[in-house]
Amino acid sequence: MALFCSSVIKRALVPKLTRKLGECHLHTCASTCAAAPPDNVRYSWLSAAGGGAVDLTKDDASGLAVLTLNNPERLNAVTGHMMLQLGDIVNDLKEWKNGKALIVRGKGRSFCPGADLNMVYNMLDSKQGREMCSFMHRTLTELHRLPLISVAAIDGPAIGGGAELCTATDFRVMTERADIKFVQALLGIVPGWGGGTRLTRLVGRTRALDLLSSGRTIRPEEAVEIGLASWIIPTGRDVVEATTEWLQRYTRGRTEVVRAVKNVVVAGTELPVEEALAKEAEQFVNVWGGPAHVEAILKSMKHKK
Ligand SMILES: CC[C@@H](C(=O)O)C(=O)SCCNC(=O)CCNC(=O)[C@H](O)C(C)(C)COP(=O)(O)OP(=O)(O)OC[C@H]1O[C@@H](n2cnc3c(N)ncnc32)[C@H](O)[C@@H]1OP(=O)(O)O
Repeated sequence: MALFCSSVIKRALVPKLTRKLGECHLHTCASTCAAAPPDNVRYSWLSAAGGGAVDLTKDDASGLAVLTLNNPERLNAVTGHMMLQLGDIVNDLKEWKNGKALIVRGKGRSFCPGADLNMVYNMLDSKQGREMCSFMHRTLTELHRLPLISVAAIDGPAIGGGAELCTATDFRVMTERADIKFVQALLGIVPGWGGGTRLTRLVGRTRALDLLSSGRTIRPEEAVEIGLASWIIPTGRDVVEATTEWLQRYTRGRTEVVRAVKNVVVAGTELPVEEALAKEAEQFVNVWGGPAHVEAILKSMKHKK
């Protein structure tokens, strides 16, 4: 169904936007909300927008966690309650020392169609817009920085905030029925969850401008071609199982090595060069002479003359 024909837009957003035209300051928050709030700010008003859940399973033996957006009646739209849960889960994953990898997925036929528009309808003032934006910036930035190799397994639409969420993982894999759409400009806003910045770094300035300004649909083939997605999951495969198998090329090694590699890449993309180099050296020292290193060196003994 075309975006602007969707029942949810007709029912909720259009009347509200018409009524509040000129009052909505969500789009002006970009410069101020970039500063993350202190760690302990949870914006408890978000919990009033209930419904849905974010589920997490962690397997210590394999080091794989699976995060599931679980609000299938609304195609996994993210309620305020789910935002708070997501924040808690990211904090939990930060402390998970046995972790190597994370799959982010949606339950059922959708990845995520963004924020719950019923909630958006009730929070069109600039203070709430800024706080929600700020909370989600921090949560998704921290998700992006986790020392885990993360992948969004997209099986259905990833729209608006859902498109932003899938840029917060290291990789994206898509089924044939998946698509990604940055519809924010069509809704009179810009990305509010950090996805504009991440998309620009992923696909470059010209492509990001094209995708963000037009709000057009990105099909899996194009997503792979422009480097937004890494793989198209063959039709008929179980999505989590196929994604888990795909991830193994990155997670075969020991936990501390997998995590160190991710830390080096996060530093390399986010820190000034001198700090990134220092961080890389720190990670190197942490794994040098460790079990994985010793084992690999012993295996290469035949090269020693
Ligand atoms: C600040 C956050 C902001 C951002 O940064 O981008 C946002 O995320 S705003 C949200 C942007 N998202 C959208 O505009 C997507 C809206 N949804 C759709 O366009 C369509 O639902 C769809 C995703 C293309 C799927 O269409 P279709 O397959 O035809 O299903 P339905 O439209 O019938 O949806 C089924 C069911 O789900 C409800 N739904 C869908 N999306 C949302 C949503 N974002 N919030 C709340 N509810 C949503 C929809 O209303 C239907 O419910 P029922 O009518 O009760 O069955």
